[in-house]
Amino acid sequence: MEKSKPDLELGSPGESSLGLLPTEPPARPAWSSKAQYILAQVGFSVGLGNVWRFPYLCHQNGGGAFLLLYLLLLFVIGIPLFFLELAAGQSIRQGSIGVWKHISPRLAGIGFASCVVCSFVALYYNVIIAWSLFYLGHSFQYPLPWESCPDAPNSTQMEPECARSSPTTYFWYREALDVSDSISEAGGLDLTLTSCLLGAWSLVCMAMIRGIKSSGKVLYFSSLFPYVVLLCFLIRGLLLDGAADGIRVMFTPKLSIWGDVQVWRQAATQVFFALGLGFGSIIAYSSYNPRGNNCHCDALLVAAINFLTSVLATLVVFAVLGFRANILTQACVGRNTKQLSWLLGNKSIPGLELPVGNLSEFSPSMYSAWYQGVPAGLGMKLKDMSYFLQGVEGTGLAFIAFTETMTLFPASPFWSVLFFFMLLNLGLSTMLGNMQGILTPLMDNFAPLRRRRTLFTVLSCTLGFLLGLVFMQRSGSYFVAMFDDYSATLPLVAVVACEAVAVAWVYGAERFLSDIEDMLGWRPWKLYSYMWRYGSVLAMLCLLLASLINLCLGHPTYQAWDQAKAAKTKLPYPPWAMAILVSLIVVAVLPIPALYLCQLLREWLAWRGGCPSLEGTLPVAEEEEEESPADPEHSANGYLPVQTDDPPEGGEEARATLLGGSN
Ligand SMILES: O=C(O)[C@@H]1CCCCN1
Ligand code: NA
Repeated sequence: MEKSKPDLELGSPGESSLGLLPTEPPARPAWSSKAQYILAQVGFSVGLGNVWRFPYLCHQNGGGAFLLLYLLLLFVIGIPLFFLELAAGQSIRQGSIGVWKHISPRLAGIGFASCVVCSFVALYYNVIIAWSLFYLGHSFQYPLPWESCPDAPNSTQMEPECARSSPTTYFWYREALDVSDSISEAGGLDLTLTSCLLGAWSLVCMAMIRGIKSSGKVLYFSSLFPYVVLLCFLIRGLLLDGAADGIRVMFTPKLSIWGDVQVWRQAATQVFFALGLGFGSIIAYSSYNPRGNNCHCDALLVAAINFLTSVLATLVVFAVLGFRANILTQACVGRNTKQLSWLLGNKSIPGLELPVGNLSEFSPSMYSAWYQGVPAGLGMKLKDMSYFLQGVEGTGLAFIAFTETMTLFPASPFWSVLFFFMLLNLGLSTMLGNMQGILTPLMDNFAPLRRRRTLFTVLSCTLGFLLGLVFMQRSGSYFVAMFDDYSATLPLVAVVACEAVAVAWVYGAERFLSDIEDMLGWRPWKLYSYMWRYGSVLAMLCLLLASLINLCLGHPTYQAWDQAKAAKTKLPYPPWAMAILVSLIVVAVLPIPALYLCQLLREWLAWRGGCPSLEGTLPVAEEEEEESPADPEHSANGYLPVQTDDPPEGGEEARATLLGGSN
């Protein structure tokens, strides 16, 4: 076997040995400052989910009451598990695969499952970045291309699909995606979008090329810029008519949701998704820390920043949507009064009189007041505000509702550029975390990859781009929705549940606390031990059950765009798509039981190892692919010949304590 060289190209020895124990090899790269590290964690965890999922979940599920529920779950499962991941990465100094393998070789599958989940998310996340690039590229013009409907070909009439929906809706579905009518119609690749995807992966690749040394620098900008934009939008939004109403409607608490299991499930899943628990990225990032770093403080800080960002984004989104609702209501009043004048001009309706005053200046509240005295059955009652605020999330929020509202701002291209540049940065910083969550564990575990870091990074990005082509078909956005709905929900819960059980019960919560005490010099609150052992584990199991039930009971559907009707329709997934959907979940979760059984088999064989007649007939070929040739567990089990020329990068001390009782 080739002797491995230390990775000198990453981090000078002086830097990486900063704060480390002298026994540790000086090879592992390190953050150049604490600020960089915190920005990386914040950049990863704060993402599109904070902007387009959290506000929606809040509004759909009881406003202020959901906020409280989310906070509760953040304290019960979010922070303890976040702290757990941070501490594990920092003390073991390995990516997710290495960490769980250290806790127990039987649990290596948790790390692989993390990598798979992370890859799925990375794949579709970069597609969203590509869409943002596309919109950013189209924002530098006045008027914006989604401000009005184009003419139909060979006619002076408006394009009918656009006339029936709206200019922004049309631009999204037809000009940007050129979406097909269902997931079954692939429709070929879209070249413009594909070049945007290529651009997105090139950005990621360039930022990742030198590992955390280069991505750390990008993150200074990428993690902070979204806050500048969110604040600009907040100020702009609060000055708009209707903003206050939007925010009031949003935060009005409906306490009844506390009784709904599905709301709890959604809140908890959002806690995981927002913090990035179970992705392996938190572990990867913290594995580049000096051992003495106060990771408890970090956990509280990053969780708090993440939560406050979600609240900030909610304020922005609902201020802007409130303004939009106001405009839509006003338009409704205009239409209704026009129709009323026409009605009364043709025949008189007993009991109905036109309101007094200038009809064109009628405000929604004046209209509603007048409507109280109108005989029933006219069907012209105004919808209240929450009707117009409903159901806007995900791409529908960013690329349709928000985009539409920005065209009404003075200097609309400026706001448009700001907004899509923010989306780009939000996504990019999260993507970098995702990539680190995939590359770090693989490189830590497989020595050959570690030796060709740069090549491996470039190849991974290329592979990511090639797989991403699936999303660049005309049916691609349906696949994005599928990945978003299924790949990072149930598997994530399963992974995190296993993590909690692994540390609390397999390794031992008290023992883990003692390791942290060794590391930090003080013992974290005993509360964490209870949380890990009972609170979080119990919550996780309930959650897992709720998610499973939800998955089995519901008939999975997706929102398709019907070109002829120019409207969204709900379609069931065809059987082959169901197969993909199920395999997304299975592939992500499978490594956990598979590698568990593998290791059991291996241990059993090692136990039988005294019997030489079995040698040579053992079915080990299949497993070898998963294990590094220099894997310490092999030698510990007396399995493969001991290879000491390539020490894994973990601290020997951590290895000694963490491996202790696992075999
Ligand atoms: O909320 C988000 O958008 C991200 C997704 C990836 C993990 C961290 N949070
Ligand atoms: Na981000």
